[in-house]
Amino acid sequence: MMDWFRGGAKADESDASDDLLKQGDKERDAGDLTAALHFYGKALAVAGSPDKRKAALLAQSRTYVLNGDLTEAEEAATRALDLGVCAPSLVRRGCARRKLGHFGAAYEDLRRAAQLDPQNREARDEIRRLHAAAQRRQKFEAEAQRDAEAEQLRASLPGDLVDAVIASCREPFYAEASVAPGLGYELNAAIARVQGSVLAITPPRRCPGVNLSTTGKAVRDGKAPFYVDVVVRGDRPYEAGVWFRLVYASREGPPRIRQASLGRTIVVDDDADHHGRRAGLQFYALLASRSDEPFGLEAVVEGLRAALEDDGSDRWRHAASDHSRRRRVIDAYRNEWPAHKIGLFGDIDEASALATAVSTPGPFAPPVLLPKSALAPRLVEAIEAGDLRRCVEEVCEGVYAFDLFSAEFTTALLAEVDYFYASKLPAARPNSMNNYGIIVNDIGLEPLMVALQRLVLLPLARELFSSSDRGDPATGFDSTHAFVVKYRADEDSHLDVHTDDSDVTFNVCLGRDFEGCGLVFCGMIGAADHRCHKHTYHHRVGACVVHLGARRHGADHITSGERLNLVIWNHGLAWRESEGAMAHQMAYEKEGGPPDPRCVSYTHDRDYGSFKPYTAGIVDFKHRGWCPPQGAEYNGFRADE
Ligand SMILES: O=C(O)CCC(=O)C(=O)O
Ligand SMILES: [Fe+2]
Repeated sequence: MMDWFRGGAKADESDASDDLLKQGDKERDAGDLTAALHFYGKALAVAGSPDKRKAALLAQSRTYVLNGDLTEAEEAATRALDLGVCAPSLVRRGCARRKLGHFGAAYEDLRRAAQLDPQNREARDEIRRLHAAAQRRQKFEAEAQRDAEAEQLRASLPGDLVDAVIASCREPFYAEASVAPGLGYELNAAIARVQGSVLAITPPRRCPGVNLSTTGKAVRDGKAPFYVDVVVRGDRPYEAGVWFRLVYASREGPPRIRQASLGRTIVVDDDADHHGRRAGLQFYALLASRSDEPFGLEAVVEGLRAALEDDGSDRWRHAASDHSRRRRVIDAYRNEWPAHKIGLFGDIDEASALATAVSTPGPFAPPVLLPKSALAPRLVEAIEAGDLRRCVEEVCEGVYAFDLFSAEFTTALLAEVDYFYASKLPAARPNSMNNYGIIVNDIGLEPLMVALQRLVLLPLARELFSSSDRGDPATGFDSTHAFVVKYRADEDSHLDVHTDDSDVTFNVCLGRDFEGCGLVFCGMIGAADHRCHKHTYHHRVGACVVHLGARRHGADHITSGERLNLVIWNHGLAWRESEGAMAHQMAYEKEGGPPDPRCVSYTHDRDYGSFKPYTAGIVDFKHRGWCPPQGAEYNGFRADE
């Protein structure tokens, strides 16, 4: 039988190399790789044309891989490529490079192979193996890094304290714990002592929920440990403060520490989940090096301050680079674009805004950041009546809508966004599928979003997404990521269906006139019906739709006009780190039947082409999908050819 990689040799006259190749194949199939290589070498020596030489080289390359001689395998494939670039040669070299651990170079080869020959199954299989290997390596490296940091810690701390630190870094952030008697009193006393040195610090409060070790579920619990929120100021770019949350079950700690403000700092573990941002062992090591009682509240607050003060290291600058970029943009925007200082935002004093947002006692005492006049009258009424549910309408199972902002505030917010666009300052894009959106932290609106989350979004989410059998997705929110999305026929015209890296998503329409661009809702990630259509929601200016991030959704093509929405992602670590939240990501149920074409995704799905055409702008995504994972396909599933 002809091997797939001999295709090019067909046109040639047969010569002595053909027989030698066949003999080599026979030896290879019989398991004698040395003999196979011997015959392939001879075939190469007598091959009468470039194609025949290539066939011999590819046979060599493949056999070298089987033999574990990976450098030789790569070299043989490179020589084959020198005779002419083709998909099989790229696949052989990509395979050798993957096994050598050169993942970037392997990916380049395999991607080119798939582009040259989209039918090449081996290229696709290799890409899948490459992804899996890269993930394994990342995990292994992260473990090795943590072990090294733990060793470092052992040099300066007694063993039992090191074990406690490691546990506090690895256990769920809001893990249940027995709380020391009198802890609230002790924390209050420590808070009084550090008050003057920070922008804001809250009294100790019970964590809104805990992550139960018995069931792995996040649940609301009145007996939870205490948390303290603190906004710490540092050197530029941290002069407006960074918000941290400290969770204590005993006076001397170690506490669990989380950076609630977006962006990296030296405090955050380099491998931490982007929306988790927990302190890493290296920060606990810093604490241990500074004090004899390193984990008490005062020492931790001092340590946070020290971490945000420029220590002159490259590592500090590297960790701060994200904030520096944002700081430069906000400063330029505020100072060079006074026109944006319209009523609502002109009065916000940045130096105190985040502190105000974090520490104003709720619920529903709208601080200066979020005056009553910003909210829709029906929402205000519902808040005042203590019955939030009454202003919310159920759009379909698990999706709700309500009026969030007043008409004036919606107009002001849109004007703010327009001013920012007019400034032409660079904005970080909210995600890779979005070329025209802006992250609203970049225009200085983080404090407003924090206030909104505390005063409106969390209480509402708690009403709507009460306990499921997996736990409670709205146990508590402790960080937000908000951005504006923008659609126009000549810019981003739609958003492919996806799930959000958000626990609960609020999405409010700011304007303008538009047609089309409905928001398509499908099932929950991992469920048998995750690609079944549930509802298409039509946005209305000022109205907000709310859903779990784990629900598949996407925006239809816009047919005319322009649509701008403010999307607010809300994160709560109790839920995020619970087994309940992760369960659906690990095990997909088998799909009950073929998907609805409205719910297929060209960026995620392996069978998009069976339901919709890969048009010019999206054809590059073909064969890159992973969904549904193997084993979860409906009967009759066919991956794209
Ligand atoms: O355009 C919309 O309404 C949806 C936006 C969205 O889902 C997202 O940005 O994650
Ligand atoms: Fe989304």
